[in-house]
Amino acid sequence: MTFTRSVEKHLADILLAVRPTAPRETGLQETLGTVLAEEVTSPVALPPFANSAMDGYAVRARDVAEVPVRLPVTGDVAAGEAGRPVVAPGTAMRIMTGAPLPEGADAVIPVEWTDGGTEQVEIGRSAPEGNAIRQAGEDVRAGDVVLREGTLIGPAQLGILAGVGRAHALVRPRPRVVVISTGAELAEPGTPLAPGQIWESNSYALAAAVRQAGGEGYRAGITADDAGSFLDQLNAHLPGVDAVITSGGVSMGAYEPVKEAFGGLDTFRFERVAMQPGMPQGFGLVGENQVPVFALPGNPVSSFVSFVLFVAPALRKMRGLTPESPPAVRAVTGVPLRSPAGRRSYLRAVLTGESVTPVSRQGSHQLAALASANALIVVNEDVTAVPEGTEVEVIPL
Ligand SMILES: Nc1nc2c(c(=O)[nH]1)N[C@H]1C(S)=C(S)[C@@H](COP(=O)(O)OP(=O)(O)OC[C@H]3O[C@@H](n4cnc5c(N)ncnc54)[C@H](O)[C@@H]3O)O[C@H]1N2
Ligand code: MOO
Repeated sequence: MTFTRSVEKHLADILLAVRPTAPRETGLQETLGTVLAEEVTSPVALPPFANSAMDGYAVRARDVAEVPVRLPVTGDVAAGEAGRPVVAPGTAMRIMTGAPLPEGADAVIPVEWTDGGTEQVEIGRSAPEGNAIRQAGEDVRAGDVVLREGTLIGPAQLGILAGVGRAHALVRPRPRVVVISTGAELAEPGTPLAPGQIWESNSYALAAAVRQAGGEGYRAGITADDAGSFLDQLNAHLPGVDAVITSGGVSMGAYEPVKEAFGGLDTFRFERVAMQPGMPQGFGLVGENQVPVFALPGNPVSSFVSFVLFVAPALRKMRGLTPESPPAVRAVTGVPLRSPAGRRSYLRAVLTGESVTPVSRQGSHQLAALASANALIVVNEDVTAVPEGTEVEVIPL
């Protein structure tokens, strides 16, 4: 069998063609999972003012040098206090965590070290200057960079955006990806199967994979096996998306709508990639906006593995991240492995700690077997047999 591309070459072609999404000013909550397209600095110091780290009493440290000592309590300072209260020598103020440190005070005595008095307080332990005080600028100085361009926004990064007062940030939005399934045999889950039909699963799995990979994945539904209906469906979605995934219609049959639709474009290529599953692949740029289209094979396991190897790294690049291949680990195979000559195998497998075992059903149509796996064992194209006990490369799913 002849192949027109290695896995690496096909991925390299794809990565060369896809571009990061254009930066957009985005509301804070929607930035989760996006990548910053600006450097974020803090307009103020954080904390902006010296404040108490504990509930207790603001004092002058020298007034509590000798203990036990009893001090008059001249008032309370709560968090949010806008005035500038003063702790006079020989007095104390009750203070809450986060409340601004009153003038004159240079230490906070935790309430646990006192009798908790409100008129007077008996303090049983002394404390050095600065005790339980959070100084202004201890976290961030005014003008400091808190997040660099290219940072992936997770919960903590979203938190510091809010913490420096941002209601918006300039980010690369999640790539919007529509998934179109072709096949006259496909029926919607939830509807009865007519003779010759199967329930459509690829677009569900692929749209979910897009969402898990940080994109906005959605289904266009099922298209019949003719190039005209497929192109109508595609053209309806092209203006609103950053990429398209199609499933099916790329091999050697009499009805291959995707191949037929794109076969004549010089911006589109169909390849026989030296891999198993997922050999027939198409990729190209389509339409006025040259939208990347991933034409994946229809077999459910093949389309899923194709997503992991080709679409996921491309989505990383589109999000503004480094487009690395799926991270791999090493594990020892519990059984001998076989692999077709010339094709790199991605065997569905169960990885448990340092050992890995392929699941028993390895057909490209055996989706239940894929669903029972948590990893892919990679067997290179120049290897046809791997003895039991050999260390192999494994891609956790
Ligand atoms: N003569 C040859 N036949 C085939 C070759 C080949 O080289 N020569 N390649 C085989 C390989 S490998 C694959 S993979 C498939 C790829 O076929 P297509 O991409 O054209 O996909 P279809 O023919 O439409 O479907 C294949 C298979 O998958 C099922 N399917 C398709 N879409 C869905 C879906 N959305 N949900 C669930 N199942 C789906 C479909 O019913 C078929 O059984 O071609 C081989 N043939
Ligand atoms: O290479 Mo096809 O992708 O499974 O069996």
